[in-house]
Parts: sequence; structure tokens; C-alpha cells
Amino acid sequence: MTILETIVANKRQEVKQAKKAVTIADLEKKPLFARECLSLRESVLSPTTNGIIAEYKRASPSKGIINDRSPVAEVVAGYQAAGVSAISVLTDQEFFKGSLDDLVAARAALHIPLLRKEFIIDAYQLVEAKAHGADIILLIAAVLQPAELKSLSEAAQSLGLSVLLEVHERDELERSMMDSVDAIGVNNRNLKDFTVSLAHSLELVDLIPDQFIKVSESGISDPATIRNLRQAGFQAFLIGENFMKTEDPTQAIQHFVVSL
Ligand SMILES: O=C(O)c1ccccc1NCC(=O)[C@H](O)[C@H](O)COP(=O)(O)O
Repeated sequence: MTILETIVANKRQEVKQAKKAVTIADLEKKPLFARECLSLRESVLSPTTNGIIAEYKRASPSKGIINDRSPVAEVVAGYQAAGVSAISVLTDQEFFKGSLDDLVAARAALHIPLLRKEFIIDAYQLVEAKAHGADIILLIAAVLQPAELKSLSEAAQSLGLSVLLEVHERDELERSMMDSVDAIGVNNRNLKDFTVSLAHSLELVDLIPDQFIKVSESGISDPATIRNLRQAGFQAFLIGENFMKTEDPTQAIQHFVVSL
């Protein structure tokens, strides 16, 4: 089994348990469920933001513990102060040490769109995302069939959530593009062997129609890379480890954006 298959198998068990513990009706009663979602597209295209989607990431399968010291509310508030377009918070506990509580804490500290970074395989998780303050959800082409992508993306949009579709290779992009997604992210990290190459973004960008916000994801550690990716056509840049691995992620992002 690849790590991605292991993560998804574990997620299926988690969702089964979650559905027993908290019903959809319970989720729909949570105050955050009634909130109107903020638009990823509007925020990325706004001249007042810099296109970065900054991620709160305590740990990962490829790196182990990255930062378990910096509190989520403090970090995301610092990211927001640096002019980012959106915030990403990992909610997987087993492999990334995240939680839905992190999402709620982030929401309370923010006035910009918030991505629930999760391995979504069931519509239940969309309602869960909205009920805990998310504006955006991630769908990963490598783990979902086109029919599943269609039904999940349509369900997400009907809840008012923006949809970020993640692809890594050309065939995933070609089979997964659909009107019910708002943004397409090219993940530079191969989720089977964890190798990272920006060549994936550069190879795929011209194949992504302009109706989608174009996002380059993972392995970005230098403002010059953002300038190159922008020139190639990307409008947004998902960055986690580069900031989180430092002593003070809020200082790190401030230094980074000065050179954009
Ligand atoms: O980061 C990992 O090791 C990982 C492993 C398996 C599945 C997903 C994984 N990462 C999720 C992400 O998409 C990244 O956290 C995100 O793109 C930011 O990447 P980076 O800037 O390299 O932290």
C-alpha cells in the first residue's frame, strides 16, 4: 500500500466513526454552519492580497513533526497580517497532527477564506467542514473517480464552499476538470514517493483553462520561485513547511513577502 492508500483507508474508518458520533443534523445546527462562506476566487483576484495560501502544518508523512510549538490562532493571524489570500489548515489527526478544533480556532482569528485541508472521500466531510468554519475544501484527483469528484464538488458548491481540485499529473488533470470546481492546484509533491519538483506545475499550467484559479502547491521556499510561477500563469501558491519549520512562522512569512 502507498502512504496515500493508507491515509485514505484510515479516513474511511474515521468518517464511519464520525457519522455515528455526530449526525449531519447535529452538524447543521452548529452556529458556523449558517455562516456565509468567503470566496477563494475573489480573495485571490483581489489586488489587496498576494496570492499565497499559507498553511498551518504541524507534521506530515514526509517530514514527521515540523512544528508542534506554535499555536494555530497566532500563526494564522500572522499569515493574514502578511497579506495572504487564504489560509489552509490540515485537519487530519493521524498523519498530520491536525484537528477540526484547529479549524475552528483559525476561523475565529481570520477574516479571509479558510481551506479545510483534508482527504475528502464522503459528502459528510463537506458538511463537517462548513460546520467548523471552512470556506474552501480540497478534492484530490488521485483518490477520487471523476463521478465522485463531480458529486462531491457539486455538493460542496451547493453549501457555498469553494472547491480546490488537486492534480499531480496530466492524466489526472484531463479526467478531472469540471465546471463545479473553482480552482485547480498542481501538487509539486508526488504523494507516492514524496519527491518534489516544480516541473509539474510548469508542465501543466498551460493545460488549465482560465476559468479556474491556478494554484501551485508544495515545495515552494523562495520568493523568486513565486515570481517564476506567476510569469508562467499561476495566481496562487500553497506554502506550508517553508514557514512552519521556522522558530517563528509569522516572522518568516513577513520576511518572505517583502521580496515578492
Ligand atoms: O506533505 C506531505 O508529506 C504529504 C504527504 C501525503 C499527502 C499529502 C501531503 N501534504 C499535503 C500538502 O498538500 C502540503 O501540505 C501542501 O501542499 C504544502 O506543501 P509544503 O509547502 O511543501 O509544506
